[in-house]
Amino acid sequence: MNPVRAASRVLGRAPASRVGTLLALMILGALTEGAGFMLLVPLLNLLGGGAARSNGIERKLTSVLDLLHLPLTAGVLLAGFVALVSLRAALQYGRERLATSLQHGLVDQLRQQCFHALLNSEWRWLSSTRQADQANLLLTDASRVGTGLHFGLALLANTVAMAAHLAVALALSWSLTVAALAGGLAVFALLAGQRGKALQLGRELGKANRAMQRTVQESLGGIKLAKILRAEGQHEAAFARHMATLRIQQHRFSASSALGQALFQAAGAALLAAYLYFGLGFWHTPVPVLVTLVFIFSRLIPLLMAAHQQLHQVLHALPALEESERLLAECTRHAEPTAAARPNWPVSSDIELDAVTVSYDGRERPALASVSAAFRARTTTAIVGASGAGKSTLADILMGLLAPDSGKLRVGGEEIRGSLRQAWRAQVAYVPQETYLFHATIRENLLWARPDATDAELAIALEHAAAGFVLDLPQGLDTLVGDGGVLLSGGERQRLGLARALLCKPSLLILDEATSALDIDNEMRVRKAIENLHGELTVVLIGHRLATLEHADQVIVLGQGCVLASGTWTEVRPLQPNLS
Ligand SMILES: Nc1ncnc2c1ncn2[C@@H]1O[C@H](COP(=O)(O)OP(=O)(O)OP(=O)(O)O)[C@@H](O)[C@H]1O
Repeated sequence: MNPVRAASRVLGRAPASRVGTLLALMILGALTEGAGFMLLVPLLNLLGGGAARSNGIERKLTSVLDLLHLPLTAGVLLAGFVALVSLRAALQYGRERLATSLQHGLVDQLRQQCFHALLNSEWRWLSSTRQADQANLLLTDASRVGTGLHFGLALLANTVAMAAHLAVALALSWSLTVAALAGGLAVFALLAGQRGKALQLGRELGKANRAMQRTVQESLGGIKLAKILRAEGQHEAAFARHMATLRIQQHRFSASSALGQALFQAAGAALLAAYLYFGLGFWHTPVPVLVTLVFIFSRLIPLLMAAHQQLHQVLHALPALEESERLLAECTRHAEPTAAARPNWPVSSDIELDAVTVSYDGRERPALASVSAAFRARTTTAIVGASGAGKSTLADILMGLLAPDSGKLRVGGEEIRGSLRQAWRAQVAYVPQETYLFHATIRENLLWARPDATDAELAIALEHAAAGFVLDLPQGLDTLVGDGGVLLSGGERQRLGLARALLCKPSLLILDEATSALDIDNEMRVRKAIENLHGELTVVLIGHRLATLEHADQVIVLGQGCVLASGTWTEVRPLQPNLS
C-alpha cells in the first residue's frame, strides 16, 4: 500500500465535511501566509526609502489598499502583516484542533472496528490465531496508525503551505524559484532510499512489537508454572532479548531520521548560498526581492525537510495500517453470521446431530466423523471417551460454536445453521473444566452472564451450584477473585462457573468435566443439584466419572471421533468394559 492510497483509505472513514473543513483551513492558512510574504517586498522598499510601486505585485497591493481607503505606508503594511500572521495563527490553531480530533476519532474507530470484527469472527478461526498478536494490533499497531495519521495530516498541511510559498516565490522571481525547487526536489529525491528504509524498519518494528507482546502475555499467563519450574530466568532472558531488538529497531529509525534531517540542513544551506551568489552576481535581482526570497526559502527548506521527516514517519507507520487492514479482511472472511431477530426454541425441543463431521486444519483424522445422536428434551446425556475422542468438539457443535463441515444440528426439528447458531447459543450454558473468571468481584463475575439478575437470584444460583461458601466469605458477593480467579480454589471456581451458567436459565446445559476439581462432598452436592435440574432442561455431561454415567438417561461413548456405543448405562457397560 502506498502512502497516498493509505491516506485515502484512512481519511475515507472520516466524515467528508470534517475532512473538507480541514483542507479548507490548510488552504486558507497557506494563503494568509503567502499574502503576509507579499507585503514584505513593498515594506522593505518603503523602509529602504524607495518607491513602493516598483513591480506588479505592489501595484495590485496598492489598488487593494485604495479600495479600503488606506494609504500605502510602512505603518499600514506592518499592521496588515501582523493581522495576516494573527489570522494565520488562528487558522493554524483551528486546524491543529480539528486534525487531532480527526486523528483520535479515526484511531478509535479503527480499534473499535478491529475489536468488533474479532469478537464476531468464527470460533474455529479465532481459536487458531494468536491472542498476543491481536492484543498487539489493538493496542500498539492502532497507536502507530494514529502516529502515522498525525504525520500524514501534517504532511498535507505542509504540502499546501509549500505550494503557497512557491506561488509567492514564482510571482517574485520565477527563475530563482525554479532553481530553488529543482535543488530542493533533488535533495528530496536523494533521500528516497531513506524513505524506503523507513518502510522496512516499520515492518521490523511490527515484528519486534509482536514478539514482545507474546513474551509478556505468555510469561505472565504462565507465571505460576514458571515459578514452580524455576523458569523465571528464561522469561527474563526472552524479555531482555525482545527489548533489545525493539530498541535496536527504534534506534535505527531515529538514526535514519536524524541523517535525513542533517543532509537536508547542509543541502539547504548550500542552496541558499548559491541563490544569493547567482541572484546578486548574475541575475542582478533587486535586494528587497532577494531578501524576501531568502526569507521564503529559509522557510521553504525547513518545510521540505519537515515533509521528508513526515513522509518518513508515515512510511514507518504504514505496516501497522497494513496489519490492521489484513486483520479486518481476515475477520470479514471468517465473520460469524449474526441474527437480527432471535427466535426462541422451547425447552421441550429435542436436539439431534445428523451425520456431523468436523475436521480441523492440519489434521488427517476428523475430530468427529459422521456422528449422529439424539438428545431428548429435559433428559441428561453423558458423553464419555478417551482423551482426544472428540467430546469437546461435540460440545462445541451442540452449543452452536462450531459449524459442522457436513451434517446437521437440529433443535426442535429446525436446522441450526448460519445466523441461527448465534441465536441458539443464547439458550445454551456451558461450564468448562477451567472456569474463566475476571479480576473482579464475585457479583460482577456472576452478573456478566445475566446483568439484570437480582441478589436473590444470585443466591438461588449459588445454592443450586453448591456454592453457598460465597455467602460465608467476609465480603460475600463483593469478594475479589483475583486474576482468573486465582484467589479461589479450583473447586470454588468450578462451582461459581456452574452458578453463572444456571443464572442464564438455559434450555441446554453442557458440563465439560465441570466437577473434576471438586472433593467428594462437593461433587455429591453438585451432582444432587444437577439431578434436581432433571426434567427442567436438557443436560449434557462430559466426563469419565462413573458416578456421572450411572445417573444419566443416556450414555454416548465416543472413540476417535465416532460413536462407539450409545444407550443406557446398563446397555453400554457390557459393550465397553474399559469404562467400568
Ligand atoms: N482447534 C483445533 N485445531 C486442531 N485440532 C484440534 C483442535 N481442537 C481439537 N483438535 C483435535 O481434535 C481431536 C478431538 O479433540 P477434542 O478436544 O474434541 O477431544 P476430547 O475428547 O475433548 O479430548 P480431552 O478429553 O482430552 O479434552 C483431537 O485429536 C485434538 O487434537
